[in-house]
Amino acid sequence: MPESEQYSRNKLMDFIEYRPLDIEICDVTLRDGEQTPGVVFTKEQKLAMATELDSIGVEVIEAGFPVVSANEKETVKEIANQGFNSRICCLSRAVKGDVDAALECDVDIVSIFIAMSDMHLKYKYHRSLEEMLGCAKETIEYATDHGLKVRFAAEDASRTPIDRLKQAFKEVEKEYKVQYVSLADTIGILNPTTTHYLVSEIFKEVNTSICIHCHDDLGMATANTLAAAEAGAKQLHTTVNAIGERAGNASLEEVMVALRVQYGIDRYDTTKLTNLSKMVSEYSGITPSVNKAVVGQNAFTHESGIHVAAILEEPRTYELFLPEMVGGKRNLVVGKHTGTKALKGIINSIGLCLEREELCALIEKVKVCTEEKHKSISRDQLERLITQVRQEKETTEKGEEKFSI
Ligand SMILES: CC(=O)SCCNC(=O)CCNC(=O)[C@H](O)C(C)(C)COP(=O)(O)OP(=O)(O)OC[C@H]1O[C@@H](n2cnc3c(N)ncnc32)[C@H](O)[C@@H]1OP(=O)(O)O
Ligand SMILES: O=C(O)CCC(=O)C(=O)O
Repeated sequence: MPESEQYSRNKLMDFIEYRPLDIEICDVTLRDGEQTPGVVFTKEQKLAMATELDSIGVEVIEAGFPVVSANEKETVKEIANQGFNSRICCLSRAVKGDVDAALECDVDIVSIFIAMSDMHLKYKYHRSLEEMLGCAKETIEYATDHGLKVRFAAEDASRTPIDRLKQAFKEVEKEYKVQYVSLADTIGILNPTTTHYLVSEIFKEVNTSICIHCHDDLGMATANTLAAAEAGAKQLHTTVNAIGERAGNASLEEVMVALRVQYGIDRYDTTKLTNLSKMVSEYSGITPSVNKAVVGQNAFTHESGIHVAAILEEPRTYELFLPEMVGGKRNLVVGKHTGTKALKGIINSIGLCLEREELCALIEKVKVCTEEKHKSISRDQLERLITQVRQEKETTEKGEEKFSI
């Protein structure tokens, strides 16, 4: 099937003014994703996930925070030495020891972060803005002098005065060669409008590529990430299954599919997303909710009669994109909301055929059964109900014959 027929393009985008997207993805599953309480990935698991991310075409993989442990450092180093097309990045505080750990790992990029919000300066660092910015500059200089590419990340940027961010970014880009400046919505306070405003303001004054790192505390991380891209952000941070601190991060699968459907960016191999999601569920012990976009169990599951009847003719009537596009599978369920056309289609698909009258009797039974049991019907139950309908039909027919003799 031609690629353009795998999804419905959002044609309303043609009426919207936005900056043409010039983006790359930095997936942070191995770092922020692992900060999900209770999650610990093994080296082998991180290598397997990085291999998948690389094969999907993710441009940057944030492999970890080397100073966290000896094993973490070893893992980041091993990932950095795999020869992936993806560039490998790691996290570092504004502390020389953290940069030394990054240097030992052979990463391409080190992300040096400080928070500059009053909240973090007062309660976390107990230090002034000048002191923290001084530490950041010293650390950036140390990293660049040692040949590392640098991302200067503003943690809690969404609660930092914009003028303070502009000033800090401008000073840093004037004094050192940094590859990126990063805006983190650390506590997930932004919405798409304010994200767009924040990124646009920084974009106007700063020449360095901008990264956006969104958290999902208000369920807006994906939307905010896309709003940032429309405002000029280059690097979009994501995690698989949206795992990460608290409510998690912007979801890789949502951002990637939205990039295709809304903006026509189709260079990523989205067919691997479902497998990657399963891998991350297994390794993290966290299964996405059934109604999670793209990879949830219900993302391509349909029960309602009107929907299924149309889907049997053309799936795009009720699917924004086909399951094949993300390596998923369609699932048609028989339940309380099933209609005759749907039931006939489902029964035919399992190689059975019922007459109209039998179908009507079956649908009655399906409705009674699902309302009694408060759940849909399994394949075995359906076959049992079909047998019952047939037996009842035979009995009636025999009765009618007797009566007529
Ligand atoms: C928004 C984010 O996601 S930030 C990343 C969060 N990730 C993690 O915390 C990873 C797991 N953390 C750890 O394993 C540990 O906390 C470590 C190894 C990083 C540090 O451990 P410790 O040395 O025991 O320090 P501890 O965690 O108690 O405190 C953090 C210290 O780092 C300092 N710090 C925090 N962020 C920064 C920063 N960006 N730049 C410089 N110093 C920082 C704090 O002020 C504090 O300093 P203090 O000890 O002088 O008070
Ligand atoms: O901006 C970044 O690159 C990282 C910061 C981060 O993880 C956060 O603030 O949540």
